[in-house]
Amino acid sequence: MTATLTERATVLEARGLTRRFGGLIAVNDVSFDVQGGEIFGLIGPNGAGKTTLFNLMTGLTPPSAGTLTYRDQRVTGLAPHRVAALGISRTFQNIRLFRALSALENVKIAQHVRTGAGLWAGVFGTARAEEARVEERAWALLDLVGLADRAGESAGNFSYGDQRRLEIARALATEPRVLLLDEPAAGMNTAEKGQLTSFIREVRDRFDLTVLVIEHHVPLVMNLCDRVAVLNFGQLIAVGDPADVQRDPRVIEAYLGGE
Ligand SMILES: Nc1ncnc2c1ncn2[C@@H]1O[C@H](COP(=O)(O)OP(=O)(O)OP(=O)(O)O)[C@@H](O)[C@H]1O
Repeated sequence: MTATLTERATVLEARGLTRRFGGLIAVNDVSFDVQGGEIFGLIGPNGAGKTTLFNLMTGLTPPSAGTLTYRDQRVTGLAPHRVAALGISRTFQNIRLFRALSALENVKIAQHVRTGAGLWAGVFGTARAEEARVEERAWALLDLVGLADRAGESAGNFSYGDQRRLEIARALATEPRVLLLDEPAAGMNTAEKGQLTSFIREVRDRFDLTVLVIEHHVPLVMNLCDRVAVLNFGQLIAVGDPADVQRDPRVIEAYLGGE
């Protein structure tokens, strides 16, 4: 992977991304590049601005200043569904599944972002051929995340770990090129965390994705990520190889001083 990384093109370019909430600067002049195929980690103490940065990157929160481009297309300024249609998909720190719907229905609805059939078509069904394709793909995605045998169960009944995996299946249903995972290990037990690294890599390889991941669980970040960026009080204080970043005095200070 590392050998090919240098040959890969930059797919995401963040330039001067800034977001103010009143007097607070949650994200402060953040610039970085992400290469195609990379697994790029985003870490930092609580309140450092990680989720706000993901929100800026996915159209949920407009930036106060700065731009994000994806393969030379401007992302900032687009509504979330337009960002998803460009091929940038995400999961949420606070899981956002349709809890009363089945796992299969959750994945099927998400696919209609991509097919352009709209939410109502997602709920009530579209032309039969398209519906068959959607159904087949939903099953394949549930199989990939290990939930095919529970496809008919309500999402709300699932354990945290299973809900996170279902969220990943749902994000993949939009056929993304870039996947943003907001704390995928949160609420997972030790065994599930152990499997997560190989699972994310498998997903990256199978779908030829670029992956950005916010994660508090440091061993997971260090094992998983090709590069890591560190935010502290909204500012990017380090970007690079996980081992180098972990040794960076500014990073050590941010964690020791912040917690
Ligand atoms: N909508 C909002 N209105 C006002 N302040 C906000 C809003 N969203 C985030 N903030 C503030 O911006 C700062 C960064 O928050 P953010 O959630 O992005 O941090 P984080 O690094 O994701 O934190 P955590 O690791 O705890 O999830 C915090 O001080 C937070 O209170």
